[in-house]
Amino acid sequence: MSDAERASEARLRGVIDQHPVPDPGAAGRAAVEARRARAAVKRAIAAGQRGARDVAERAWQEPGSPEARLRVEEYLGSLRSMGPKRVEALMASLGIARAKRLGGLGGLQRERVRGWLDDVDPSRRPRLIVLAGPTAVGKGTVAQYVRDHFPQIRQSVSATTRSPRPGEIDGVHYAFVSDADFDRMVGEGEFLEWAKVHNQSRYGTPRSSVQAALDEGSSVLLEIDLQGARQVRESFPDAVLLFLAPPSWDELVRRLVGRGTETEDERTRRLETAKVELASQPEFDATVVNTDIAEAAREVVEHILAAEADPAR
Ligand SMILES: Nc1nc2c(ncn2[C@@H]2O[C@H](COP(=O)(O)OP(=O)(O)O)[C@@H](O)[C@H]2O)c(=O)[nH]1
Ligand SMILES: Nc1ncnc2c1ncn2[C@@H]1O[C@H](COP(=O)(O)OP(=O)(O)O)[C@@H](O)[C@H]1O
Repeated sequence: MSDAERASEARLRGVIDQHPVPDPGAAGRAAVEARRARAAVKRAIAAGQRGARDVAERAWQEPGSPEARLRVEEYLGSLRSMGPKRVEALMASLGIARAKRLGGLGGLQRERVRGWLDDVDPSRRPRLIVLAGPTAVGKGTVAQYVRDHFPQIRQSVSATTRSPRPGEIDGVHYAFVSDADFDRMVGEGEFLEWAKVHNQSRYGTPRSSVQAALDEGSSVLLEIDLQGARQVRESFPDAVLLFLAPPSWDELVRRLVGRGTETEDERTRRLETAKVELASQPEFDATVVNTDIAEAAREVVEHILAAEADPAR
């Protein structure tokens, strides 16, 4: 290679280094991933697993989310009974351009969309739902299934004075607080309800986050004990109380033992409470038998949807 050729090659390499070729695969993969996430949102709306209002509010809270990147046209088109003609007419009447994404709507357009949602479905209103039942019947398991598969139904994070179990995260499973903190929260009226459970630790539902979710139009599911359920009935007469029952007493005992989180003494105490709790079933609006987790969760959600659509209760 001559000097001139070497110099030319070095120059060329310099040019290449300054202009690295972008990895077309990475950009393409990200786009495919984003499209998949938007398609999943549309499918969830169409299947009734996510509410129209919840998707819009999420888009406006989280600008980078799949909800925010969803075109308004696609969003409206995934709602039941909204064909392309109706979508086009509605967008024109709301003053929204065809290419707009949900996250890109201005304040006025957001208010118009909210107003339209109120109009099309004025009878559907958010409800407070209580899921109670005896120890180890599977309340936590069913509530977790609902969280994973029906995210439009909110759940509140309770405060408790009990210590975290391995794997439990503060602020996710519970807000773990001291006795003094709990006393202060009770004193300041921060709880919608609270109770001492199994004669041991105190548990309470925070009033403010539940109210905020209801104000945003989402129903809220409370997984609480019988004493809490009774307090909710007193202060929210139109709350819906669901009782989760075991397929049999023997199966309840099996689940409690199988979970393996209690000592023998503690189990005996919980089973005593369980007898009292089982006897309270007639106080509830409906019973869901937890034989199969997914089936029980679906029944819980059906009760919630029916209650949202029933303005008379
Ligand atoms: N009243 C009331 N009970 C609660 C609350 N949070 C949880 N619980 C109940 O407290 C009980 C004990 O819960 P936990 O310590 O998680 O143990 P678990 O029995 O394994 O679910 C369960 O019956 C829950 O339903 C709350 O905010 N208020
Ligand atoms: N439908 C079900 N079939 C079999 N086991 C179940 C079912 N639901 C829950 N369980 C199991 O029963 C135990 C108690 O469930 P958990 O959700 O902790 O009850 P709770 O919150 O009512 O005290 C757990 O080990 C859980 O995995």
